[in-house]
Amino acid sequence: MIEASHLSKVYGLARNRALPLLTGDRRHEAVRHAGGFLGADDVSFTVRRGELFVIMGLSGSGKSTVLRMINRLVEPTDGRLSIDGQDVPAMAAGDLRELRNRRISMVFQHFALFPHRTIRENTAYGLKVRGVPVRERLERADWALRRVGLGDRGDARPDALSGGMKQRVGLARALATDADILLMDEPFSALDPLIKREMQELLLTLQAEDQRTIVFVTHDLNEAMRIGHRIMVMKDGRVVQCDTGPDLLSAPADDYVSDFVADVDRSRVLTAASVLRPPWCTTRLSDSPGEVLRRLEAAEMNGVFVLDKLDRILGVARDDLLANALRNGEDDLRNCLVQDYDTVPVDRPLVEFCHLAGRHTVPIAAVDEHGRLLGVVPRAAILSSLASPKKVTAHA
Ligand SMILES: Nc1ncnc2c1ncn2[C@@H]1O[C@H](COP(=O)(O)OP(=O)(O)OP(=O)(O)O)[C@@H](O)[C@H]1O
Repeated sequence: MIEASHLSKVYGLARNRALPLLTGDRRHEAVRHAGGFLGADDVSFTVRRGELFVIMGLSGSGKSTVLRMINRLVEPTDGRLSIDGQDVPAMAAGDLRELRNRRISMVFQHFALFPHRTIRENTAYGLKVRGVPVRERLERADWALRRVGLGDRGDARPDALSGGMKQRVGLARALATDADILLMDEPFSALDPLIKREMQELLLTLQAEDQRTIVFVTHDLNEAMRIGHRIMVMKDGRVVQCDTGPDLLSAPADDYVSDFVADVDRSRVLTAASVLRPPWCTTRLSDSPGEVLRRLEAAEMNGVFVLDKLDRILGVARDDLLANALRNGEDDLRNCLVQDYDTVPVDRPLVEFCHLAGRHTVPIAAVDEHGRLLGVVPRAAILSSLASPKKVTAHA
């Protein structure tokens, strides 16, 4: 949906002076020497529709610059940017206004609420700017306030709200519009940890309901890991890596990312999917006994996954009992399933099920939302994934 390729931003120099400086390897120095600053350097990424895409990095790494180039609050010096195929840098003033007013809403860390207006009026403000009639905009404001848990505070004035509540109003203001893209610049960084957590949960719930496309800037890695479908890590204006949280943990692109993620609680970020292995021997109730026995002979196992016709996992059968059971038919097969066998949804964090690993000799099965077997999670895979990977350079 949003596609950026080779975006660069030079602050402090006219475009025609800046462009020739962007070609060489020493462009940061060249730009600085000419009196400018390279805030974003050759940045490429794609944000999918309905994705919660996080831009993460330390202060000054270029996160806000990149975010603001999406709606041209910061004009790119070089590169291409399109939204649904529309060339954003080439947009004329009218189209750009339309894009900013209708399709994109922004939420900031600090945003001003009008002190003399009610929370409802503040929430409706974006719609007023868009020319929505008064009754409709107040109705939409009430709807948005209910969604962020402030349904009963519409008549209050901003000074009656806590910091967390004000940030909810910021979110409500963005929701009240039907913008399908939200650009969020460190919206929760000024909040206390508990309130911050609540707001992250709220954002995830709203996102799951509305499927808006969200680009979210943060310098907080744990926040990025908690909410981001994918995370783009930036350093000195450049993209260092763009991946899912679990992929950043298990395959950091360089030592910078590896140091960055070293303190993350891996058991909360990695899921069953991160450590999945192909299932070993499976059988269906309908399989011929001879065929299954041949498969069993070919491999050494403690058990066999028994699936129904739709690939849903019925359980694990002990292989010594399985041979007879297969000959005797379905009822016998069901009787030889190991009782209390554990399965977990494939997106479940390790922290929530690693205690099960010690319970059976058979690995835990990971299943999709229909109970179909996707793979197995062996004990050894859980343990090795929880250890931090070695430095990238140490592998070389
Ligand atoms: N208008 C400007 N003029 C000159 N330099 C700027 C301007 N805006 C940003 N910069 C510089 O560009 C670099 C990237 O800034 P940016 O605000 O994008 O970083 P950031 O990662 O969002 O940082 P923070 O988390 O501190 O907001 C910084 O070094 C900053 O000082």
